[in-house]
Amino acid sequence: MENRVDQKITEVNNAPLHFDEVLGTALDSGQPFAAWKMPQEAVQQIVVSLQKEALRVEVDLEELPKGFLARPFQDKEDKAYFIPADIYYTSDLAQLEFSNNYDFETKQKVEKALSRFDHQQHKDRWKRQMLKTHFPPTSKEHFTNIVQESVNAMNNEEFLKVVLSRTKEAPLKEDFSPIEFFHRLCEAYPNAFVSMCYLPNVGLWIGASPETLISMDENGIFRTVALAGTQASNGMLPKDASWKSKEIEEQALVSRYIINCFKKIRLREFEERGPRTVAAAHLLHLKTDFKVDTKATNFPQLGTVMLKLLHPTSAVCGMPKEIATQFILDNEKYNRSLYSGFIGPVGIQNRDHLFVNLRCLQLFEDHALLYAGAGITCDSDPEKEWKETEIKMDTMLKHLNG
Ligand SMILES: C=C(O[C@H]1C=CC=C(C(=O)O)[C@@H]1O)C(=O)O
Repeated sequence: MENRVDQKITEVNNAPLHFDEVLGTALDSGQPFAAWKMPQEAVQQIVVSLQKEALRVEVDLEELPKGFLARPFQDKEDKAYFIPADIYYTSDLAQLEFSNNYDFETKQKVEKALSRFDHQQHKDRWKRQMLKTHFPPTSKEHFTNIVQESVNAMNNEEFLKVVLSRTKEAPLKEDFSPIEFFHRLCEAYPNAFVSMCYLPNVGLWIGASPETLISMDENGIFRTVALAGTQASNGMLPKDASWKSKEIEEQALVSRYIINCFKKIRLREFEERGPRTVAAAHLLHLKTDFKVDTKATNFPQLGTVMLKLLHPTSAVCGMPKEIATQFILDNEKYNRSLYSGFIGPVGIQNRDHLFVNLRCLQLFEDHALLYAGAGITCDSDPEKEWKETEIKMDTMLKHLNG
C-alpha cells in the first residue's frame, strides 16, 4: 500500500453537487465511469475517466492509481479494465475532485457539462451509449441439458463441481431511469455492493453483489470469503436455516479451494470463521470468512497475489478449475463478459475492495439482460438448478421497473 502511485486530488468546485447530476452527466458523456455504494455504508461514490477508451491493465494493486477495476470472467490477455479516478465524487462531500493530470480547460468543460445537465433530456439520452446486440438468451431446454451433461460427467469422475450460468431478457418500462434503478437497489440492499459500471464496447452493468472476492483495508487486513449454497429465505432468519448435504459439500469445495490458494503460497497464518448462514436479498447462502493480517505476516502484496490465484473461484467456476472452465466455455454458448468477473474500487480511501460481479444485469435501449448461475455437483437436479437461477435473477428483477 505504501508504494501506491499517489495521485494528488484537487477540489475545483465549492457549490454542492447532487449525485444524480454527476451520474447523469457521466452517463450522457459516453466516458468510462463507475458509481457504487459499499455494503453497510450510505455514501455513494463515482469515478469518471476523462479518456474516451477504457484502459486495460495488469492487476497489480500496489501499482495502480486510484480508480475502479472491472475484470471479465475470461480475458485472453489476463487483463482488467481500469477506470482511473480522473474525476472523483462522493455524496458526503458533494464536490468534484480532479486528479492533477488535468488542466484548467478540461475542468471548465466538465463544469459546463454539469451545469447544463437537464433531467428531461437525460431521460432518453443514456440510451445512445448502450450496446445494440447480445447473444440470444439461454433457453430452459439448453440450460437443463447442460446441467444434466455436467452431472453425467461428474458421475464419470471427470470433475467435482461446475457453476453453470445463463441469461434472460426483461423489458424496461418506457420511462426507465438507470439512476432511479441504482437508488432503488441501494435502498433495498444495504448489505450489498451496489454498482453501476460503464465501459465502451462492454456496456452498462448494474448489480448488487453479496460476495467479496478480496479486500485490503487501510490497516493491511486482507479478507476473502467462500460463499455458496442457496435457498430462498421465505422470511426465515439465517440462524434458523438448515442445509442439505449437497449445499454443504458445494460450499465446502469453495472453502477448500481458498485454503489451497493459501497453501500454494505457504501462508499458514490465516483466520477462518464459519461456515454460517447469511442473508443476501431474499436468499440465504453459506459463508466462511478468511482473514490475514498482512502487516504481522509481512506480506503487503497478498491482495494482488491472492487475486491471481483466486479468480475464478469455485463459487463461479468449479473444481478442478481448468476442466470446469473448459466445460463452461464449451457449453454455455454465450460470453459471460463482466458477469462472474470482479469489480470494485482500488486505492480509494486507502482501501481495495473487489467483489464478484453477481446478481447483475446489462442494460440495452429497451430491455435488460439478466445473468445468474448455479453450483452444480453430482447431486444436482436440472429443474431445481433452473429455479435457483430464476430466484437469483429476482434480486434485480424485483426492482427493475419500480
Ligand atoms: C453464481 C452465482 O452465485 C454463487 C454465489 C453464491 C451461491 C452460489 C450457488 O449456490 O450456486 C453460487 O456459487 C450467481 O449468483 O450467479
